[in-house]
Amino acid sequence: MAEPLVELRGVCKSFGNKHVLNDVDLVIYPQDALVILGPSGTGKSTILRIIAGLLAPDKGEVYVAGQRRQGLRQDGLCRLRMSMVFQQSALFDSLTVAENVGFYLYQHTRLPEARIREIVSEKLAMVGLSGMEDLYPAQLSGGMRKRVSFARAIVDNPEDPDDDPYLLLYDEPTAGLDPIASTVIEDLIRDLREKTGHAYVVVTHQNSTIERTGDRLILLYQGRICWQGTHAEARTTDNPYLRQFLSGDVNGPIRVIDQVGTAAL
Ligand SMILES: Nc1ncnc2c1ncn2[C@@H]1O[C@H](COP(=O)(O)OP(=O)(O)OP(=O)(O)O)[C@@H](O)[C@H]1O
Repeated sequence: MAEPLVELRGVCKSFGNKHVLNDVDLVIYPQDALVILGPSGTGKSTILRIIAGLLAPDKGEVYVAGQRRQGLRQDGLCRLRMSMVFQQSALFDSLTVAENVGFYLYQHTRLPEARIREIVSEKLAMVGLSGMEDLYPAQLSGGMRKRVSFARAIVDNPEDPDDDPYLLLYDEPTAGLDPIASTVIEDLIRDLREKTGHAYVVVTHQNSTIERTGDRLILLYQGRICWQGTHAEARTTDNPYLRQFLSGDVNGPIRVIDQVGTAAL
């Protein structure tokens, strides 16, 4: 089997006295299309941030391209490129679409302006936003802003001799989008993988996104992995957590949170 891109071993994370992740083991392989699903507040984004190296675990180990990561991510020290697409797109409002997408190249390379514009236009074309270079984020719909953030995530320096594999991390990529805009984004996640061959991890609790973007599924509940498998296995499993989560039933082992935030009995 191929060397894992990322491996978490026995990862635990708490915020204050709240235990968010409990002894999580997780492996991400090259070309994985992995979806981490689970109810709100169960630690999905926290896992993604630990994979990205934006948060360090309290306990446990993180291996990236076979090397143990100490502390947080340090760019340039690792053979695996990773980009995170944040839930709120995280664009700079005062910069144009082109400046947002090309931000990394403007900051970290000596490529001439014209070359950066060319790369940016190529990435915008890949996400279906040709001709939007000079608009500002406020002039775009939520779905378009999402696509700009995808274009930014896949920007790389073509003159860098390193041809490392890379991993895209999507945090709730379809949150707040209508069903049609969600489909466009889900198709795009697949399509970008076809074009670039990268692996990805999607964190979501939306059924269509689980269905359309995941080859491998992991169910997280209260900071633990309760189930993992394929769609075919999900359809026939008798795991009570997964069955309840996918059916949306209020009865089952997943505790339902009521409107004032306390667990219903
Ligand atoms: N920086 C932080 N400081 C304190 N608490 C945090 C922090 N980040 C996350 N938490 C808490 O950790 C728990 C898990 O959060 P996380 O965002 O990982 O869940 P999630 O499964 O991604 O939820 P959602 O689907 O609603 O985005 C939540 O109770 C959250 O309030």
